[in-house]
Amino acid sequence: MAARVLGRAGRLAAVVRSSAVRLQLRLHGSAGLRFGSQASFFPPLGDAMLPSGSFNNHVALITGGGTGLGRAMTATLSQLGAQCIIASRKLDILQRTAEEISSQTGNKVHAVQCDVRDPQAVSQCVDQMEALTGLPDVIINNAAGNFVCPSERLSPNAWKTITDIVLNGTAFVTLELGKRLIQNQKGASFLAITTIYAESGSGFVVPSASAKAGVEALYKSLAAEWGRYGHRFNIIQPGPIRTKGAFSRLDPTGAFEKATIDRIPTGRLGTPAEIANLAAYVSSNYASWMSGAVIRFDGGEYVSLAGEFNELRSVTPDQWKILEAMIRNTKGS
Ligand SMILES: CCCCC/C=C\C=C\C(=O)SCCNC(=O)CCNC(=O)[C@H](O)C(C)(C)COP(=O)(O)OP(=O)(O)OC[C@H]1O[C@@H](n2cnc3c(N)ncnc32)[C@H](O)[C@@H]1OP(=O)(O)O
Ligand SMILES: NC(=O)C1=CN([C@@H]2O[C@H](COP(=O)(O)OP(=O)(O)OC[C@H]3O[C@@H](n4cnc5c(N)ncnc54)[C@H](OP(=O)(O)O)[C@@H]3O)[C@@H](O)[C@H]2O)C=CC1
Repeated sequence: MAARVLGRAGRLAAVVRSSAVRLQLRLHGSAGLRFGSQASFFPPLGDAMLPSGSFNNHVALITGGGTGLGRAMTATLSQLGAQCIIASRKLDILQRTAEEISSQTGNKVHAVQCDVRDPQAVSQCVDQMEALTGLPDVIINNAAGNFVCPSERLSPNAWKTITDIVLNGTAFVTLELGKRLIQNQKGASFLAITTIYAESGSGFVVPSASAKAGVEALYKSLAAEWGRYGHRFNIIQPGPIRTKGAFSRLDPTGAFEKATIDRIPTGRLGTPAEIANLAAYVSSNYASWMSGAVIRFDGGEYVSLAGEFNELRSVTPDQWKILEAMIRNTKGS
């Protein structure tokens, strides 16, 4: 009897061992995780989410509003009634975007040239803005610079260029407007667009990660300090959303995009319209109790990257039977 049981256990152990080897080969040999078609569960909606007129009589400044996500946020705010000012270095692009959005929404979008790295240029931009629209109700710090690069290849000027745009630029815009708003006793919503790796850090984009982390500290600190002046400060951390500006500098070959989609639990990239809806909500009076918030908006990518055992998603039900038998077999050991 005992011999029969031992014999069966031995055969089971052998099966388990050989299957485990096959499983290990599959796990380590697999080129990447496959999520199948779950993206169909999570269709992106493109329409503006808030009621029309939500931003009537509101003025919004969007840095980097001529392209990519900034452009999408401008389009949504404008559609919802805001008078927008978009500011960045390339006036021709700003003007084209401003004309296109204004003609679609019927609400004026103003284009103002400004290099956010230069505090004097920022001050002049705010002068121009005051003359055009008055001080803003909504400020979205969206302008950024970035590229992938091994840190040992970064020159001091490369480091300075990225951190100047992202951290100093956000600080210059925020402090210049904050001071003037305080002087005029006018409340406002400030929103900073950072990224999921502001929290985790990331190799190969170290100046961006460091500067975005600084922006988050800046916004959380001011949320605590300037509530008394009627100012809210919030942060959105987007995951990957295809824009020419980001993908040309971070995924020049296109290889990263496929691997990224494979590891996003919702099975797809985000869309500019989706983040524009979130930014509009956070900047609106519907979110007037929201301050100091850090909102991760990434289809689940951050937690997918973080969890020690998440790779077990690729284990099949048959393989689970074997694994479970192996684990149960340890009873009493
Ligand atoms: C696919 C994954 C998606 C996930 C995305 C997650 C996060 C995304 C975060 C983002 O921020 S995306 C936004 C990206 N958009 C932009 O970067 C738009 C604006 N960018 C630019 O204008 C330029 O790319 C730049 C370089 C940031 C600024 O331009 P400019 O002021 O004209 O600088 P220079 O060309 O003079 O360069 C300054 C300095 O930097 C060195 N450098 C430039 N490119 C590289 C590179 N690829 N590798 C290494 N070093 C570089 C350059 O040589 C200069 O240094 P020197 O020492 O030579 O003077
Ligand atoms: N797309 C994505 O997957 C993700 C994007 N993000 C963040 O979203 C935001 C928008 O990025 P995205 O739309 O993808 O990329 P874009 O490159 O399209 O946007 C960056 C904008 O910043 C402006 N800008 C750059 N340097 C300066 C400067 N010195 N002064 C003023 N404006 C400047 C650019 O305009 P100009 O060249 O005219 O100056 C451009 O409009 C950024 O903060 C980025 O970090 C975060 C995570 C993911």
